[in-house]
Amino acid sequence: MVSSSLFNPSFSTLTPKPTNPTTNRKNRLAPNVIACTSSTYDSSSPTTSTNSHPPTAPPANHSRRNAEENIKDEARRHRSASGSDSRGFTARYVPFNAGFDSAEWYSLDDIVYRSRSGGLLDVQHDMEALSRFDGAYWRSLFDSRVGKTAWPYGSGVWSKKEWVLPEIDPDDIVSAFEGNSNLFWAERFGKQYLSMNDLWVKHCGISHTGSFKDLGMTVLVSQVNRLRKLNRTVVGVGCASTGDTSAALSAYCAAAGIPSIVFLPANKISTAQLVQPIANGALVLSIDTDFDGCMKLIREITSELPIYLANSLNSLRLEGQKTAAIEILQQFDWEVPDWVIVPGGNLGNIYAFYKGFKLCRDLGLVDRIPRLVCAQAANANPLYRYYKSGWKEFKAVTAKSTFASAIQIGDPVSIDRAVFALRNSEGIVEEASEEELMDAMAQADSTGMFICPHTGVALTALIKLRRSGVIGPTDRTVVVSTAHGLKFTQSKTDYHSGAIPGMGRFANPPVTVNPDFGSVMDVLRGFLKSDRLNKKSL
Ligand SMILES: Cc1ncc(COP(=O)(O)O)c(C=O)c1O
Ligand SMILES: N[C@@H](CCOP(=O)(O)O)C(=O)O
Repeated sequence: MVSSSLFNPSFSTLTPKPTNPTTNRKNRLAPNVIACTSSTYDSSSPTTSTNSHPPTAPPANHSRRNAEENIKDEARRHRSASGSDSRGFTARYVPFNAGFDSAEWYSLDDIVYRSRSGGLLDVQHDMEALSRFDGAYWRSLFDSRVGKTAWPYGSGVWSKKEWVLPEIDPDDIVSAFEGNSNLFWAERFGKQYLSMNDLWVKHCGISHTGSFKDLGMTVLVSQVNRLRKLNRTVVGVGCASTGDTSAALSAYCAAAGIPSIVFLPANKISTAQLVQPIANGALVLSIDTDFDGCMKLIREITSELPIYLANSLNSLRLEGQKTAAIEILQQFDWEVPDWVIVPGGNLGNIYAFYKGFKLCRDLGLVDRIPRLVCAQAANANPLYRYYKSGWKEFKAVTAKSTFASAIQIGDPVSIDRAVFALRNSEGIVEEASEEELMDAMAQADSTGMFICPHTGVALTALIKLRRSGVIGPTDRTVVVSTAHGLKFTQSKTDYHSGAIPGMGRFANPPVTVNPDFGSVMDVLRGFLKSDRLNKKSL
């Protein structure tokens, strides 16, 4: 038997709130007594008390699960032993910018993507219930779940289940244990190119399907799984995509045995991205239009057929994506970075980051939020133009072709969410030309990364803001890397081989050499005399 203390929540040992948030890295307080006994397992059935106990260490030796039991069975057994479900925490759809108590609201089991007035929706949590627990409690609970395989908390998303979909039965969750992506200290890139010493890259693309979309898709597909078990008519799940949403949707649907349908703009996504839904068995429609055209079509189709919409217009997705922000704070031991830079396209993610940071501040895990920067490709820059107009006039654009193909979007569905996030975080919008984003990608790769062009867009924003002095040399800055570089090898190959006219400042083409000793020696002698060898180490 597994020791019950590992599984049973110890809500009875809560301290009264509030405690001091320990979040300003320049002025960090000594960690105060952790207010609860960490439990990896279900944290539901809270009962508040004013007793304060020091944390107890988890038992050193756990007995193994018995052979017939899988991790879901194990989690179920412990839930039934502790009698716990998700009592107390709840969430609902409300019109964007309305509170939990809004007169217009919908259950998360409703199939609804727009408010009555046609505006965006948002998932709102019952903050009163969540704030019965103080920041120290939540920090401790989330920290206790990292690096484990307990279902479903082994996922970086579901380790924050109470803040995501509190009421879903863990048995309905479809998860690849996504999240928990590495936060890379970009030491050499920071020093060499930016004179920065505290630059970090959050590698959200080092993930199950190679992009941050997994974080949102686990939530959306889990909810669809639940709806289908409730006998709701959902015959499949559909999305329009520039490549990453479709990859994530098809993988999670395939894992759950749910049909998926993806609308892709013909010849506008990378081969690696195209093959993902094909391999995962989705119905792939290659449509002779751009992403905005596909988006329009999928909205029409999903209002006509019982196909569930998986784009970020569906606010469920953002509940998963916001956990990347919480994870960044957690990885910094709940210290708040100064800046977070996110590449933007359909603009759900910038709002998801804002939401995650704000929730941490509102619930007392930290005492402030970082300044957000949204970075766009100059060829697809409606947000940038809007920002530059002083938020006066939004005009959709026809997005031009860009190497950052996943953000080739001219009419972003989450424009209002993005503006809200930026206005409330002293945010900035920057843009990157094709040459700038490709050069930034090559520079980053030359320091040991292997990033996607969209991360090149975000790095360009950083380079510009450093140059203008807006971001200082010691500012703790996080660049969000949104997809894996291996999905974009064609553009890297073209850059390095000189196939892109007018580009290649940092190209490193392979040297073709005859297969004999003399020829190889000639090349190496030249190399040994070159500047490349005299580059300083760190
Ligand atoms: C790799 C990549 N980066 C950035 C983005 C932008 O995210 P969002 O559409 O949420 O702004 C997307 C998708 O749009 C993407 O696929
Ligand atoms: N880059 C996205 C575009 C669609 O964004 P979504 O977040 O609204 O699904 C993609 O990969 O398809």
